[in-house]
Amino acid sequence: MRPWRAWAQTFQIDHDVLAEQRGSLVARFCRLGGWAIVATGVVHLLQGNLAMGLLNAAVSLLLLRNAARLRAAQVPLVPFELLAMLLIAAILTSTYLQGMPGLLWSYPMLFLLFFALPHRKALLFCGLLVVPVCVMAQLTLGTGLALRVLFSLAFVLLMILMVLRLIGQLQQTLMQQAITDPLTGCYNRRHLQMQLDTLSLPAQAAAGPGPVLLAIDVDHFKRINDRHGHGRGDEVLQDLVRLIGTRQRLGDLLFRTGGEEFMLLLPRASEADALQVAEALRQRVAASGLLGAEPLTVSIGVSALAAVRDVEAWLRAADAALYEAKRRGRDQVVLAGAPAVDLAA
Ligand SMILES: Nc1nc2c(ncn2[C@@H]2O[C@H](COP(=O)(O)OP(=O)(O)OP(=O)(O)O)[C@@H](O)[C@H]2O)c(=O)[nH]1
Repeated sequence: MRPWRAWAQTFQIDHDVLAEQRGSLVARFCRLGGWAIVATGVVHLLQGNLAMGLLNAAVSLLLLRNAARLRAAQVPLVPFELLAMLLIAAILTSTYLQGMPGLLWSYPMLFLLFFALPHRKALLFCGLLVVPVCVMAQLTLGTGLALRVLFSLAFVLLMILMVLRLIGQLQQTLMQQAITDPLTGCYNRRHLQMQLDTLSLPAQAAAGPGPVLLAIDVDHFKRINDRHGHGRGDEVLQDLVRLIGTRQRLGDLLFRTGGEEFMLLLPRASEADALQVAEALRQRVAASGLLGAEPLTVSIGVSALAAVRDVEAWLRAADAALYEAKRRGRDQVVLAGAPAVDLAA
């Protein structure tokens, strides 16, 4: 990768990293701004400037009311976009009239924009702030100072983008950790639940065959632990996940749902395809020689969503098929609700 591209990526934001916190962030900004303006209003009143004092009082009331409504998860009186436009207009007017004292507010305003608005909108508002502020700085303060203002605003902007990118990366790392089984690296039960929660049954039915669940359980795993130690047991689980990984098609998802229990979700497979996959997997494990001469086998229950009414029933059916496979003597595949058939034959 070219060096400038790597450098540019340091500031690239892939997704709206603060989306979930935005409501509470805007509420806090409004509360902070509201109380700050109360203070400046009091100063105006003490200086005998009644008009400015009343204006400040009205704005602070508006901001505090906005904050209260946002905290109560209600629609704000004034959307933040409109507030941002008013604030930018105030900064520009103040910069035009007073020069530096007004211009200084554009620095916190940049933070406000990028933390309170989605990224693209923030960039747009940032342009609406920075370009005219620099023009006004040039008019009121001269070219030298205007250039300094431009560079320092650009510097602040880059720092904000770096911080937001870092927050995004931390979020992704945490998310990955939250859905990954640390021993085997496959997904965990929480992620299975998240996947199942997003399933829409009518949409699935309309989209064609699938999904199908394979409930996979290592046979006599306790014996493996007892004979070879817990550490070797862990290695067997890791090897098994690698082995399943070599059979997975793009889009298939593997979850570790218990000690030696896994669920393989085949989103676009027919029942017949899934039975073939399960049987091939069973045979592969049996022939893997992962425990040397000692046999290593798995039992697998197969259940298609189309065959049941809801997701809970689907999970229960896959589990029931797995326990049926165990009951029939292990090292075999059982289709939920089907009579015993010798798939290996
Ligand atoms: N090494 C290792 N063992 C685990 C882990 N989690 C659970 N186990 C062990 O897995 C074993 C599961 O035993 P059982 O539920 O009796 O099942 P099984 O011996 O496989 O017997 P069947 O499932 O009936 O074939 C227990 O001994 C657990 O201690 C783990 O992360 N690592």
